[in-house]
Order: sequence, then structure tokens, then C-alpha cells
Amino acid sequence: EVVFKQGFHLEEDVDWQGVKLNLGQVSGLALDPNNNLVIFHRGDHIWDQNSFDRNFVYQQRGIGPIEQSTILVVDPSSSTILKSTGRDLFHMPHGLSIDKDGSYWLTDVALHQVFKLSADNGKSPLLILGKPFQPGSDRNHFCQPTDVAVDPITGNFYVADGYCNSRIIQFSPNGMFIMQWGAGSSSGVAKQFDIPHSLTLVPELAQLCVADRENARIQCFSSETGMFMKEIKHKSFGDEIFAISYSPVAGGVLYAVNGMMYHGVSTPVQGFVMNSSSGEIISTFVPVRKSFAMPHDIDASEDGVVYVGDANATTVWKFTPTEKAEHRSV
Ligand SMILES: O=C(N[C@@H](O)C(=O)O)c1ccccc1
Repeated sequence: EVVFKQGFHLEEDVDWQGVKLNLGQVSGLALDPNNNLVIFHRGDHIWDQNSFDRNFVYQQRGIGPIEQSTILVVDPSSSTILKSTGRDLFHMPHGLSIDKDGSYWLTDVALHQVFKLSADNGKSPLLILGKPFQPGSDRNHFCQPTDVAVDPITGNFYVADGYCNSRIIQFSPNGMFIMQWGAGSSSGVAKQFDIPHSLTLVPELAQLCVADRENARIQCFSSETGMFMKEIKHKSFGDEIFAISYSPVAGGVLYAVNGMMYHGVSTPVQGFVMNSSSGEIISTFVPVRKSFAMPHDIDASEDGVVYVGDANATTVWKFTPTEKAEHRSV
């Protein structure tokens, strides 16, 4: 039977000129309190198989930090670059989140560090956690941390740590370790996460959701206790889920992007719009101009506009919601 659904349909804004911005690998993007798009990219640095040794130590330290501006503030409509900063600070950018006060929270997988920068980030970082270039798994070290999420109510922040630690750490607003979960224990117990790659908070439910990348699943936890609450997984995710973002629009939606298949399963690389409580897929989307190569981060504004940044296509796309009847045969 064919069911007509008034779907939450996203289409690329093909007039938006931001796809032509000259970017390096786009690793993170976020919207600031003025609804400007902030892009975190790698300039001329590229993460490839030679970037790290088998102990996750960065190998290109000698070429120094990225000299280009790694942080671009872009007008959401004209895509004019309003501000460009973040020079000579980062070696391998990864995650970017912006808290309700407009402060930037960034991770660098080469430095194995987490940075808090003020919005004008002209001054030196407000907070730096982790030891530069030193991977580790205790309370003072990260191992390729991937993302940060900041609780708008408590000010506590969460770090997805990361490619080589597979844990989530909760910190107090001033960076004191509170608790962690998901760490794969050295006794070989199966790790709960296989690259916690992206975080998003669902304040309404006091939950923190994690893109558990190589498990191609989303897991949500109590943001207070770390207790597992629910999992969202679909065959159409394929082999990897790279990024997620929650938005309160339409009763609560979860956006996600998946990764290139590598087990030969022919699942397309695409964006997903899901009902955040049921996990049901409402719609999927892909760009018109160019195509997704490694969509690496996703964020949505209050009016349902969605941005996707791609680390291999070195591009950011803008998608706008269109009220469109979708029909599904069920
Ligand atoms: O995952 C990888 N990269 C992306 O996540 C990223 O660029 O953040 C990667 C893995 C192995 C070798 C090279 C790159």
C-alpha cells in the first residue's frame, strides 16, 4: 500500500555559493549564535595513511602547524567569509562545536588535544586539555579526540575520545574530569564503541548521542549518568556513520551522514533525517552539485537549514527543507 507522507525533505540550495569556497579537508562545521556557519578545515594538511605511526603518534610534526586560517566564519546566505582565524595553532583539525555563549570547542587529532576558544578567538585559548602530540588514555591524555558537545544547562562538556580510546569523557565547565564510559578495557573485553566520531546533545531528553562510526550505529546515553538509553541502526547506514546532529524542529529530528561502503555493500553515501525519538528515517538527501565523498560533519539551524562538510570533497553544501509529499510503499 502506498502511504503519502508529508516528509521532511531536504534539497541542496544550488544557488548557495559556499560550495565554491577554497577549502582544505573539511573536518568540522557548526552554527554560531548569530546563525553564521563556522567551518573548521585542514588547509594544506591532509590526513592519509602516513600521518600517524602505529602508536598514533603524528608523523608530520616537523612541518609545523597549518599556516592558513583553519576557522572560517561564513555568512549563511551570501557565503561571504566574515572572519578567518585559527592560523598557526592546529596540525590536524577534527571536531568543532559552538556552545550557547558562542565559544568554540575544537579537537586536533595530531595534538591529541581539546581547545576552547573565545568567539573572537583573538586571544589565546581559554582552555586546552591533553598533552601536545602525546596520545594516552588516562585522565590527562586523549588519543585522537574527535568531537565535543557542551551541555547548555549544566555547562558540563563531553569529549568523544576518539579513534584510539573509544570512550566518552564528561568534564566540568572548567575542565575537571567527572566520569567516562565506553572505554575498551585492556583485558580485551569487546570495546563498546568503534570510533566514537561525533556527538550531539538532546537537551529535551537529557541525552547525549554518539555516532559509533565503524559500528555504523547511533547510541544515546543519559547525559547525567552515561547509562545506555537507546540505539538507532539502519541497513541503509551501510558500514559507517560519520556525524550526527540533533535539532528540536518538527518535534525533534536527528540528522546524520554515513560513510563510503568498504565491505563492498552498495549502500549509497547520503544524509539522513530521522525522528529523534523513534529513530525512524523520515527522508534522505544527497547534493546536486558535486557528490558526497567523505561527508564528515553535519549541523542544522533552528529553521531546518542543514550544512554538510566533506573531508575528501573539500566542500560544504547547504540544504533547505521543502514541504514535499513523499510517498512510500510499505
Ligand atoms: O578516518 C580517517 N580519516 C577521517 O576520519 C578524517 O580525515 O578525519 C583515516 C583513516 C585512516 C587513514 C587516513 C584517514
